[in-house]
Amino acid sequence: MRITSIKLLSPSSSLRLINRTNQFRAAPRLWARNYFAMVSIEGDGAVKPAQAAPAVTTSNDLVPGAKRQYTGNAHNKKPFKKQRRKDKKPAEGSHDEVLMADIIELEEKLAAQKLADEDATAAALPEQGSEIEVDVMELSSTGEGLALQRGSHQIYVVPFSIPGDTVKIKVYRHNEHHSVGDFISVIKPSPLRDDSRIQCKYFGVCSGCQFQMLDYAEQLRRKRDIVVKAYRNFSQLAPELVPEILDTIGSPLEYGYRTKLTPHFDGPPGAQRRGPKVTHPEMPPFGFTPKATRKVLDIEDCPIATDAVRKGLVAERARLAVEYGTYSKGATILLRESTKRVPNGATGEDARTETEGGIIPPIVVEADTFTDYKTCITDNNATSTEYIDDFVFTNPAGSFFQNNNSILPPFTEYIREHILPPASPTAKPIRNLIDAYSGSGLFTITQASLFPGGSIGIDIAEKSIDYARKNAALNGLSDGSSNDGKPICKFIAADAPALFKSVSQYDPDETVVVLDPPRKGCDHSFLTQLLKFAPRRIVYVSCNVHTQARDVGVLVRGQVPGGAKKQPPPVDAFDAILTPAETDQKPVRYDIESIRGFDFFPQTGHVEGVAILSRIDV
Ligand SMILES: C[S@@+](CC[C@H](N)C(=O)[O-])C[C@H]1O[C@@H](n2cnc3c(N)ncnc32)[C@H](O)[C@@H]1O
Repeated sequence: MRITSIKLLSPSSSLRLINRTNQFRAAPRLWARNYFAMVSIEGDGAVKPAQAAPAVTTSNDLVPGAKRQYTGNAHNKKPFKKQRRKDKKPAEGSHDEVLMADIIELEEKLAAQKLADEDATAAALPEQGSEIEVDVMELSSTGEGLALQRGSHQIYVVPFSIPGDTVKIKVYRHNEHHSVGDFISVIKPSPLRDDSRIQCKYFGVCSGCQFQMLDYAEQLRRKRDIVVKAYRNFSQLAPELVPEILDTIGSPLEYGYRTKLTPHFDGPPGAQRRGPKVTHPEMPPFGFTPKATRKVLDIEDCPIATDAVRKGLVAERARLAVEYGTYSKGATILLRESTKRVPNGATGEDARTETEGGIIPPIVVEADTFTDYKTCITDNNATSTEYIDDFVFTNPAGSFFQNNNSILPPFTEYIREHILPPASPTAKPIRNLIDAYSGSGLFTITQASLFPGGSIGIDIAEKSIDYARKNAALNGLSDGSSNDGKPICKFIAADAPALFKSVSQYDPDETVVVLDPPRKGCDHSFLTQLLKFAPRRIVYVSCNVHTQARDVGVLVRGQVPGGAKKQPPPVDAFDAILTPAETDQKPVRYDIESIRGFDFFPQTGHVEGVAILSRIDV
């Protein structure tokens, strides 16, 4: 039995979950969906199964009394439940997990309203492929609309729609807990929608952007909401432990900002791995995977990309139009902007840039003291160069570097302003920086001048670390081998947890750690060692605010869930305090000083999060 409704029996009731072995424990809502039967506890502490509230259905085979039935079509009379896709347990921080959390929140809201709308669950679900009208209620943290068909409580996930829209959709799939529809058209626009803002002819089909119909200030407000929800749904912290989320800082460029695109094309039709070699009979679609199908959408232009990258796309299309017959497999093409900066008045080698870029003339950007020549690289192993204020960064063109150069000056300035704790007459001064997941040294290098004791970066990608060392030298920093008075930056190519073997000389009271892990966040081994090292301050940067919220929750509680063996984490700070720490060390916990988003990806549903944490010294 799985009951998907919650009813509070009295104002003093608390919600708790019970697992299959009847072991009583508190757990977050997402666990409730996947693993537990939900029960409620009356004020006297007696555990009883929750009364199922008929209006809160997400699956009509689960809730007694639910009336929803498959109406079917002439060819298929299977009961509807057999047509639902079973929800798999989504990966932590994945699109599906984030979406599910929002769906559950909306279900709970609808449950609260159900008394006013008793008939709503009786409606039959429409058959797949049918076209229906839905009203969009919310924007999910994945950038999709969450909508309802009038008279039903079934939630539809609809891309390219915003709250207040009534849209026509084609029902694509019914999942266990929600349905998915393809966007067809807007029937009644939301007051927030203005389609004249849309600058891309592929908007509504391409999966790259979700927000082009929204005013930019509204996009930033929505991104703040995403951060708020991330900490509410994934940090597992009591609300009073999370400060008010600050406003999202916008990107100086709202279009024309992406310095990297990777369009692709599929292999020739009929090509088999071990079969005879076949090639494309005509130029294949070359672009991105659209929202609704797996077939590549042919893309001629992408207005969120920089001018140099847009030119690169045109040039690669022209090349492919000639060379498509030579490809027997699909391929992804790199388009990466690279900048050559020539000081004004330079002569000789430095001035010869205008002819570089071969047949494609570079994009020329003139400033007071220099001119930038921007070209597009397509070779993964070539070196790309970009500037952040006066810092210069080189990278293997195919390796990670932030994709929106326009926001990097205000972003790195913000980090500089917040990386040190407020001055204190009693605390030791901060001297050292550890940059975990450093890539080619973005933070190590732009922050090095604040750390007289030295900075150390670590990244698993050896190539990025090679370039980080070169970048340190290019920016006038020392690798520590000579005592030349410059700030010292060292780099290690290794898995992040190995870092802690190399920093024994750093006094944690004098050290700040910057973390900028990949989307999946930090692993348990890293977080355990970080808590053991206990730096005075942590600056956590992430392109996935959901895994960031999860990891920040761990640092605030001072406890990594389950140690080596993964177990559900405690629900709130009080549980954490009551549960003994796993190490003999004095428990270390952090306070969240601030959290805010930066809009690295305008027009999309993505937001970069920056959380500043300070160690609680007791
Ligand atoms: C989001 S990028 C940040 C890079 C850098 N901070 C920047 O802004 O340019 C994440 C980085 O983590 C690195 N990485 C991924 N897994 C890692 C691991 N287990 N240990 C160390 N670095 C890792 C990747 O190579 C990548 O450079």
